[in-house]
Amino acid sequence: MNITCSAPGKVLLAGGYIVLDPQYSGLVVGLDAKGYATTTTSSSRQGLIHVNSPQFIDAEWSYTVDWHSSPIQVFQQNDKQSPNPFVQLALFYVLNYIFPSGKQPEDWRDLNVIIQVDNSYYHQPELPKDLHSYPKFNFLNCKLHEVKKTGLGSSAAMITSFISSVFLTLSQLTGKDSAQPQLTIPTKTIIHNLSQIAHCAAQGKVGSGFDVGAAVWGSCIYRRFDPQLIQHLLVDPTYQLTGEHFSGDLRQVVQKEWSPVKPFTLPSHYRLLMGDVAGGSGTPGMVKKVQKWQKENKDSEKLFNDLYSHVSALQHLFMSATKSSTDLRNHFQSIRKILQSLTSLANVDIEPEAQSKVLDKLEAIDGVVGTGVPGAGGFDAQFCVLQNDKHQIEKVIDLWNSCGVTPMQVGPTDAGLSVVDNFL
Ligand SMILES: Nc1ncnc2c1ncn2[C@@H]1O[C@H](COP(=O)(O)OP(=O)(O)O)[C@@H](O)[C@H]1O
Ligand SMILES: C[C@@](O)(CCOP(=O)(O)OP(=O)(O)O)CC(=O)O
Repeated sequence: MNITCSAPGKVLLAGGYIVLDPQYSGLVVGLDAKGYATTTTSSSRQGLIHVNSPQFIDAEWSYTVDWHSSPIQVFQQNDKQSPNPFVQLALFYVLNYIFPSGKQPEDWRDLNVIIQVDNSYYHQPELPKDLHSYPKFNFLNCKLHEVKKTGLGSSAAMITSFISSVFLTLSQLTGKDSAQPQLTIPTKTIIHNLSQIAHCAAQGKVGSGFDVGAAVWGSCIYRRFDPQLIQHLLVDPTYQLTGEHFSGDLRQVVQKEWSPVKPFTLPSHYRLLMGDVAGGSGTPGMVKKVQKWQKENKDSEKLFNDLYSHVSALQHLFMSATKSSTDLRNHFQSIRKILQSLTSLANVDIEPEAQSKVLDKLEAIDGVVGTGVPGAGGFDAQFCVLQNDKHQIEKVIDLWNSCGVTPMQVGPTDAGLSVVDNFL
């Protein structure tokens, strides 16, 4: 038996920083660059799980499950292999959720999981002369920590598709789900919640979680869940946790609906283009500086409320039947202005001048309704929303090419987490 699940990448078009506060929401677009995980059961029953990410050198991890401890622990077998806390914690949470009794079930089978992600997540090496295109999952000829990312949310897409394919496989193995594997809304909610907890524990921080939100629900209006909900469940990646009540507590929290998202669709007469700036930015450092400024400055509340008034107006306009491009343009421009002020007030490069110069030129192109630096901003990327018109799209691409911004091969998707049939 094998089950493959896929999860999309993300871009936070509007709502960076404010989305960390559950009183505000952000406009998140799911991207068709996906992470895939395929779980296969083997005939052995030793409590072993082998995980492999074949696009990288030395990216194989073997784990043993210790059924005797409470909660169940997952140990990496080979100390020489560098740990992958994201994978190890994903296994820890999903096993403790599915097997609260902590006993190796009768019908247990050892698992093999293969992780693969679409090429747009990483800067690709130059195409060899004898090839016209990259293989679907290009081998990157480097170690995982050496790869240059494009900022589409690889860890969230990876952890969500991984948890989903292991979850569905174990549910079938143990007879909890005997039919074809299906991602119903309640199942997706459980997988979403497990993925948020595992992702936060692995990152060692609680971000807004919009990337995991997009990985499960696709494009959406995202509101952060109450971080207090999961605080007691976050465990140290290397030590994990002991405590007899852990699995019960985990199940209780994971089965709740935390903060429902609203589905979002980019209307088909608009097109979203993404440009890669290849500079790189450190989101956690930028968030810390903005939060410090926020705490020290009373005016910050007004700025955040102002920002949200435009973010929420955009959300409503996109979803209303009578959207006007002029109104959309005005709100996108106001968001840029506010982020430019935040850049200088908090002294954080959210919309750096070099980015502003290109964005101003983009805005001057006919048919462009909105531009900006997505998410935390900085030097990672640019987005451009415009009328879905071939000539206008060409103008944007030409401008980016002339400014050293690489147009990315990604587009929006409403579909979130999915089971992929006939993948292998
Ligand atoms: N393709 C992958 N295969 C296996 N593990 C991965 C993969 N992508 C991400 N990870 C795990 O997630 C961690 C963080 O990934 P990274 O791409 O840096 O995160 P982010 O999406 O937050 O930028 C990696 O160090 C690794 O442990
Ligand atoms: C600042 C933020 O609101 C948005 C950051 O968005 P990015 O898309 O920049 O995120 P990374 O992929 O982690 O770099 C922080 C958050 O919401 O967690």
